Amino acid sequence: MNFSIETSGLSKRYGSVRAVDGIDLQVPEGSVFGFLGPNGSGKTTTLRMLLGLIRPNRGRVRVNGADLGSNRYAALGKVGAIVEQPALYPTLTGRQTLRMHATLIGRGRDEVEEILALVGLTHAANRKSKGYSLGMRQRLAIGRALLGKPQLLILDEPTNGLDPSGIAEVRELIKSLPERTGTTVLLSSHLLSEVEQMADTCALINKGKLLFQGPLEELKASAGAFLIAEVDDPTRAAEVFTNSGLEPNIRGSFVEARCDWDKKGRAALLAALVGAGIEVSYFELKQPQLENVFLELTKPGGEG
Ligand SMILES: Nc1ncnc2c1ncn2[C@@H]1O[C@H](COP(=O)(O)OP(=O)(O)OP(=O)(O)O)[C@@H](O)[C@H]1O
Repeated sequence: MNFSIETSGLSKRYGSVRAVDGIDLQVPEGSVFGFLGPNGSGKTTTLRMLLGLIRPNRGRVRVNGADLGSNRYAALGKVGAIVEQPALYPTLTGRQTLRMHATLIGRGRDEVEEILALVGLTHAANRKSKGYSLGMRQRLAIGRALLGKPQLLILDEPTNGLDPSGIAEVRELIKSLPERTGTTVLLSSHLLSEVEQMADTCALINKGKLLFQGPLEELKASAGAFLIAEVDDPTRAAEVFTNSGLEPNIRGSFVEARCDWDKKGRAALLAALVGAGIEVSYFELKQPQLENVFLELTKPGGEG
């Protein structure tokens, strides 16, 4: 497998604070990679080191196959990023914004039109960005970062502060990028629920240390999803759960159990409950929250 980003032992201290502490990150080419961690865990510091904005105290970074320390131009030549709040000129139109940046980096007007279409702003290209919704502004900022056709796009909390429709727009755009443009996307977030809607692979960082790296499904499985049913006869329902191989707990009218089954398995359990004459008023697979994942990974005997 080829990696867009590879770090080894990457570390950064601020005084006595180990902001990033020996991170070995591997971001597969062509992935949408979620970099997860609570506030203050070291995400931004890591992203800034990947972009050469701050120097690590220790460790190495390879970006797009080139060593950042010794071959900065090759490493960062095909990288787009938004790590600070994207500053847009409010009085420029979307098209003018992109054209100005294209001129600065030596790209043509055709590419500006391509990007406008890619980020879904062709229809609004002649409107000033101050009249854009937050989601449109973020898409314009992403469009600007995509000028120059980067192989890698790095986004720090790209949906933070957006309203629900803005979040949905930006999410769809990010998800579509590897297939439409071949760009690998690394995005940071403190929300597992957000990352799971965009990313296929992820890393989890806490207090500067990497707790997990790999397929998102694996991370979720390590915390365990919960199947919850509300029923008229919890005792009998619990028997059905047990007979199906689960280990249920009863809480009032709810029966719940850890469960990593796919849709088919869950449908079979529901059918078994109904078949046993049990009235089911609620049936849901509750996905783990980031907090639970942390608890699971940091508990004694866990991976952390
Ligand atoms: N310039 C700095 N000087 C001193 N300490 C810093 C500096 N930048 C970050 N830190 C500290 O390093 C740690 C990691 O911060 P960082 O901003 O990387 O976390 P983060 O995961 O991006 O959090 P957030 O989502 O809140 O930005 C924190 O304890 C923070 O206070």
